Amino acid sequence: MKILVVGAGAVGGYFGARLVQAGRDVDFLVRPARAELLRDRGLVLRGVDGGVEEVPVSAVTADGLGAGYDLVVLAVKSYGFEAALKDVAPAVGPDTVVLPFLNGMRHIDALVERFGADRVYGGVAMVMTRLEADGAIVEVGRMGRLIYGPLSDSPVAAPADVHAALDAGSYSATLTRAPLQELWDKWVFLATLGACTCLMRAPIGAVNSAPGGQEFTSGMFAEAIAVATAAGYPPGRDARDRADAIIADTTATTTTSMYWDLTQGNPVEADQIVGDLVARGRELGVPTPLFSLAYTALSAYAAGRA
Ligand SMILES: NC(=O)C1=CN([C@@H]2O[C@H](COP(=O)(O)OP(=O)(O)OC[C@H]3O[C@@H](n4cnc5c(N)ncnc54)[C@H](OP(=O)(O)O)[C@@H]3O)[C@@H](O)[C@H]2O)C=CC1
Ligand SMILES: CC(C)(CO)C(=O)C(=O)O
Repeated sequence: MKILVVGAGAVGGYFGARLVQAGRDVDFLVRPARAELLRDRGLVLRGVDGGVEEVPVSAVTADGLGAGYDLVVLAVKSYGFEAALKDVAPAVGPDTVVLPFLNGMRHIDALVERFGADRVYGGVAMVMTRLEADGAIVEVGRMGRLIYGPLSDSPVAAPADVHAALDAGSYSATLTRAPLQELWDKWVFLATLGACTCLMRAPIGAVNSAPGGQEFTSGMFAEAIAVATAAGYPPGRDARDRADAIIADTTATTTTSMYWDLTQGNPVEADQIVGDLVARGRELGVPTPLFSLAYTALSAYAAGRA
């Protein structure tokens, strides 16, 4: 399978490099500044144990992008999604699978509308990586997992073939029949963790050990779970156990990519990760006062940087 990874950042760069190392045929669609860095040094990965890897990669920019890809992996931030969709258009043929790894859900509707459900897979990435100012991708915690599956019963490419391409051996790769449930489970988890840590400006263990902290985290999970349930995707036992474990943890230094962006002064994915949950709650008649507060805070931050 010929693979195009769109965005060589924390997620696309990390998993894309692993695919290259496993011998897959991978190009990266990047913007000019990133292309120059990649041509100079390749993808630079700094591991959680301090080890550095330089992985030579093939980088293309939008003006030189052609057809012929079997699988397009989207790994851009939500605020870059619309532009990336335009840039990637020449690479998506009638039999090309489009697999996004963005957090949240809104991009799924946009992809189905643009390409039709048969070409779209749902994808969840679990990884703790950050794109640093020097272009290196730094692993800040051990967690490498991809979960993906077709959205329709008649996908343009056999799930087994997509799985064979993505199962690079160096991270956990799971083919699922229920990608939308996986996306909702991840959203409940990530939106809660992201909103709690961003609003409180602290890792989740510090939030939970502050006065009223566990009640706050628990209240946020309850809101997210209520929205997911009303939307028809109630979290299963594993997802609920994971939520309970997070609420109980008073020592974890875990944060999220949104917290990283906030504390670095970068744009944040507030609309996609938090605002969309509030909007869906409103449509479904589920009150989300804590998420609404977080959304106001994150929107004020975004307005302050504009
Ligand atoms: N980081 C993490 O730990 C995790 C993140 N996620 C989710 O994955 C998604 C991607 O996040 P992440 O990898 O962290 O983001 P990053 O900002 O690290 O990387 C995104 C990359 O996309 C590139 N990009 C944006 N637009 C285009 C375009 N039109 N063409 C080519 N490249 C483009 C950016 O390029 P440039 O360098 O030129 O700006 C950047 O390098 C988000 O939705 C995030 O929530 C999911 C799981 C974990
Ligand atoms: C779940 C987590 C924290 C790592 O995959 C994440 O998705 C993020 O930081 O955006």
